[in-house]
Amino acid sequence: MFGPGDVRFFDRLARLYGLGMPAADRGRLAAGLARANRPVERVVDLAGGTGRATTEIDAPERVVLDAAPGMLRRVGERDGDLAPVTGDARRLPLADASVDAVTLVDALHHLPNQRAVAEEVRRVLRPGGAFVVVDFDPTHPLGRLVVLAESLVGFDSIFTGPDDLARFLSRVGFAETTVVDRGFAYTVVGLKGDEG
Ligand SMILES: C[S@@+](CC[C@H](N)C(=O)[O-])C[C@H]1O[C@@H](n2cnc3c(N)ncnc32)[C@H](O)[C@@H]1O
Repeated sequence: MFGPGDVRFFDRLARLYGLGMPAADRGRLAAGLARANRPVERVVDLAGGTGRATTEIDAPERVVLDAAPGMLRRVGERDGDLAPVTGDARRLPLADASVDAVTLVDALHHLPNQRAVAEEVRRVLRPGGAFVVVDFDPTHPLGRLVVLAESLVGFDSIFTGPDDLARFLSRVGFAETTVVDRGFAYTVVGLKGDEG
């Protein structure tokens, strides 16, 4: 129903997600990134939209990657230090083993073919790099409301909750997976092993 070009829709959604939560997102992202098994210099915020969550990340190089150029045009207004990159999460325009961490905030269920996305993330991560996923938890009463509302406009989550996502990341080849945080939103981290 909605594609990556629906700038106004996603912008409103992102603003809604951001309502009173920037500090919470900052904490979740910091806790997730702290699990990386290497220094976190270069972070790619996947499906980062207008950079709402990217700006809460503490790292020297922060890339906002999104399929919608209209969303990315707003990134510079928000934070001049963020680097916007247009690209599809299923075919990342990034070299193998070129990134220390990939974040995906409130967007997992917006992406088609989550297996392809997870495999791509693993490809671009350096050994010990972290895939940090923050999303609404369908097992939490408030999270369930958001997930239900989103499913009504066509975004269905294929994961029943953070444990299911952690198992999925293990199956895709992440060496170590951890549920870092639960609640209205959860944080799940998958680490790329040293063997790639
Ligand atoms: C809910 S919004 C952005 C959320 C953003 N991470 C935040 O927290 O503000 C979901 C984003 O997914 C992007 N998107 C959808 N399909 C995509 C794809 N195949 N590759 C990359 N981005 C995609 C949309 O353009 C949109 O910006």
